[in-house]
Amino acid sequence: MTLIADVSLRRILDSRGNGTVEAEVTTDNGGFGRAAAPSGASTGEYEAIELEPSEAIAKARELAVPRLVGEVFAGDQRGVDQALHGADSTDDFSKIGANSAVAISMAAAKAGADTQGIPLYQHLGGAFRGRNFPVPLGNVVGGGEHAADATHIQEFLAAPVGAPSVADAVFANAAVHQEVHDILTERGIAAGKGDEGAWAPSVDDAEAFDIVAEATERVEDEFGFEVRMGLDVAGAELYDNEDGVYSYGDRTRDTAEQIDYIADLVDEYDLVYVEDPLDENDYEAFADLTNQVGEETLICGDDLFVTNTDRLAEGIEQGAANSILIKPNQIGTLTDAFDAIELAVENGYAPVVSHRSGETEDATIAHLAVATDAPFIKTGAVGGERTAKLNELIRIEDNA
Ligand SMILES: C=C(OP(=O)(O)O)C(=O)O
Ligand SMILES: [Mg+2]
Repeated sequence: MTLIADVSLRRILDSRGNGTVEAEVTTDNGGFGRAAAPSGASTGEYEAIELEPSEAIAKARELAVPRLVGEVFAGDQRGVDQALHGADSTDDFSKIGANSAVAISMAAAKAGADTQGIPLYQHLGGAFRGRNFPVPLGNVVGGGEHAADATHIQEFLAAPVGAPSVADAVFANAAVHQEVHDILTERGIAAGKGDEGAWAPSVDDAEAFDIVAEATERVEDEFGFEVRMGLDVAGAELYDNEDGVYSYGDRTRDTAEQIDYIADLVDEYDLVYVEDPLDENDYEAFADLTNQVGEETLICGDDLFVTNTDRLAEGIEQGAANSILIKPNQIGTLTDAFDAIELAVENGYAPVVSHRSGETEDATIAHLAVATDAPFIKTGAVGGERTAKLNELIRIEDNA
């Protein structure tokens, strides 16, 4: 049986050098799963609460572990996640920490899969899962909260929508990342990397568009399939609540100007994906933009929806977007993430499964994306904690 026999928790390192929570779940028949919580830097105001890792671990040991061990089956994901909610008793995991919750939730799923001797995507997706693989969105240039003195827009993404396979797409994104470096070198611009491994040059956003457009064109020619461009604007980080404007260094844009600016960018650069173009509280402005360009591109809510079905339902009601970013740690459990995906798909919203800027080698999101037939996954282009997910996708494609 998959009855949970033990849950152990420890503090491990994440990619930014901060501590995070790792969970290990074992079952009474020897099943084992290990998972770790990621962590955001440009976090949404309405995300579930991440506690300091040692505190999250202490609270989860006290409140959650007794409700799981000998009580719940690891193969019963809703049962596991209900026990976590019951142990926490708040609506934002502020008692045991969303970091403990998500690590336990994902580790239990892996233990459930292990017990059955099947891969995680198969356990989560079941026999009737779709047959598609997600297109990886690769962050190749970035700034915002992820790098100082770089672009105002947080992420310039390569989107190899024409790739015949996941493996081709992954290598195309890595090639765009390399081409960006070559172009920067040709232009005499030095650049380090931001939190997600994207180049973080000290250039204005207009030059970043120019560089990424050229890099994607070169890779399109080399690989022979379509490579488009996407963005994570992280609009809430640019928005000044007091003045009601979006701040790009010396230049500001009011909401109407921001909508026009993004609509123009969609046309000019043929953007396939635009995440958080506007502030996380402005459903109305999101709806205006989606009305204008929603036929041509995905308008995705990250900080807007925070993987939360209540916020997504409000967005659906208002026509605020046509896509939702899915980050399990924003909501605390895999069940909540699945429910958000289900609601999204029922309403024609594309679910895009995503990493966080602070990551570990945990590759659960690769399985989640395949299990749920998500059309896109956002998980960087290079760097060990990013390639952990990308290489897992390649392995899944090989074996599925
Ligand atoms: C991945 C992102 O960054 P963070 O994890 O810092 O929220 C994002 O904003 O989509
Ligand atoms: Mg985002």
